[in-house]
Amino acid sequence: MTDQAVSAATDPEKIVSEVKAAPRQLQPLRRLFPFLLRYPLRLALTVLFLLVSAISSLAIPAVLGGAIDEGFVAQNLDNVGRYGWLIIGISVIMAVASGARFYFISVIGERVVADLRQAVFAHLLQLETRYFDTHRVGELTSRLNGDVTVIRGAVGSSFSLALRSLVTIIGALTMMILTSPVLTIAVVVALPAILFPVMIYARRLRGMSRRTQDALADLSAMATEMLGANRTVKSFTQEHVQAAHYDTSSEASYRAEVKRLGARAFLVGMVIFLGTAALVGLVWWGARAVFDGSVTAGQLGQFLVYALMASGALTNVSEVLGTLQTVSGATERLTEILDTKPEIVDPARPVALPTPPLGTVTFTGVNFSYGEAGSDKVLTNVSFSVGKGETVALVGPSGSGKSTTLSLLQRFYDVDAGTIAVDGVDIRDVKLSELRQRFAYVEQEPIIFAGTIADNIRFGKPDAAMDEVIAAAKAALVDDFVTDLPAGYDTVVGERGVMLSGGQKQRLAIARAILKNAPILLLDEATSALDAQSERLVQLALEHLMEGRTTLVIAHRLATIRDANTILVLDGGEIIDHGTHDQLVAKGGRYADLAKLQFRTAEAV
Ligand SMILES: Nc1ncnc2c1ncn2[C@@H]1O[C@H](COP(=O)(O)OP(=O)(O)OP(=O)(O)O)[C@@H](O)[C@H]1O
Repeated sequence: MTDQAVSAATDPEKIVSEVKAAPRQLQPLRRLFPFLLRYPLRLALTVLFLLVSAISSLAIPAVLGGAIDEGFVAQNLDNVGRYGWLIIGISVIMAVASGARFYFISVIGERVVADLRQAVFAHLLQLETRYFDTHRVGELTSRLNGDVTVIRGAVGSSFSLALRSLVTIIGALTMMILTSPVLTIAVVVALPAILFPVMIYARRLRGMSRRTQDALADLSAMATEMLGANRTVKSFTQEHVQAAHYDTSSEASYRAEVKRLGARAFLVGMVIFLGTAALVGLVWWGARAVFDGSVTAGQLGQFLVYALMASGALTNVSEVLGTLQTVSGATERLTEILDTKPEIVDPARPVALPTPPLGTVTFTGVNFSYGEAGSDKVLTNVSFSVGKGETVALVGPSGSGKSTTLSLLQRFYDVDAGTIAVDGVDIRDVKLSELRQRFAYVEQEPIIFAGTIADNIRFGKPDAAMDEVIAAAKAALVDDFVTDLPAGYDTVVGERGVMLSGGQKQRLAIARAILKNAPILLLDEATSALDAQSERLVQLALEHLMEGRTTLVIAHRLATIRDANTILVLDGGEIIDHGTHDQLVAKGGRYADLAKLQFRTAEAV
């Protein structure tokens, strides 16, 4: 027992407050009920089989009592045989009911876990970008896996065990009262002595399990991050350092778990000891009662079996309470996700965007900051408009707000002041899905999903026919390298497309955008230099993609900038200048400096 546990068990004030707090600690479990209640028939069958198995097991000691009095004590072998057959009959019912109970509760457990996992995943995808800015993805996946698995174990077995034990305790106590009220009183007096410490201790365990789950989630987040960044880790020769960090966290998690296990072992041991001690007292009392003739030997035997059943069930309850504390912690963490309301949602009365699309974009007096409105402004009074089919390039130093502008247009965040309109409609008045259908977004570092090349191209239009996929691939100059691959479009690319080169990945992302066929193209040009041949292919693919589309591009390539209708020069979140490349260069202002710096190499080529 740890020092804290000793003080918890001996500090009366603490005991009172913890006992008061105990019921609240299991409250998160209530959130699982709606998931359970979705399956009333299976639930009813589970309860039915549970009752049948519990009642049949409770019947056995009564029959045993009869066998002792009318068979053994009366020395009547026929009666022993008769009671024996009766017990066999009851155990057949008990066996069938127990099997069926196990089956139904396990199936419900699996069902609830699947539903919960799906609900959490779907909800996570609904949450806005800001949520992911402040939560580690590894931690979220740990919740989705670890916490859900903890709950699976509980719903599948602990709930069943808890219910069965409760029914057994109630049934055994009833039978004990019917058998001998005097002996029952002795047991009932001893009962709080067992229950009280259990309740106090169970609360302690809950806090511990939340801590171990948190430690595990941290560990999982760390592994996800480092394995994902394995090239960076290798390149900076940080394998040993990162492995050592992981070891430290892993050891911390191990220690937290050992501490919890110790506390739990103590709880189980405590209940077993208290239960056995109570039983010994009971046998002593019982022997006196038999000697003075107030109960028969059969009744005492029967009573003892019931008392054993009750104490066994009580032990189970203590174990289950420990488990339920863990489950409660896990449920709490998952419901925290489910309770997080997305801030960016569809408007109550959405306005339809015009069809066919116009493809225009207007920013009017947009202010934005990532923190509280007004703090650390990232964009200040940004106004510009892009006409149908025009190309507008955003240029400016790092951190000037270029990516933020594209994020705001897709409503990943809401503006603090001003308006953004697409086709003349304020984007806050449009259904999110309808708004985002209007954009094809090519990121600076395109994400390639685990799956086939065809699946990757189809990402925005999963029902696209193969010839559409191939047409998009041809336009994006993907077709050439794909046909050289052994499985062609069915070639599986790794989690991050590790098999593909940088240029190939970019062209694959361009094919995806071509297939989506949205009227407005949002392009974050890659800054990383590609070799001349690759660069030319990407440029050609982009030209195909930009054909007939309104384009907003964060430009790093001279070719893109030269061809842009307008260049917006951003600095510190403000548009400090705009015009064509030639106009801006002629002006000789900030853009001219920037262009000189940025395109020195390109122009030299
Ligand atoms: N998710 C975020 N949370 C908080 N601050 C952010 C976030 N994303 C960007 N910022 C900050 O907002 C400012 C503008 O960033 P933004 O990414 O828009 O600049 P950028 O012009 O696209 O830069 P780069 O060319 O380097 O990509 C920067 O100061 C950056 O630190």
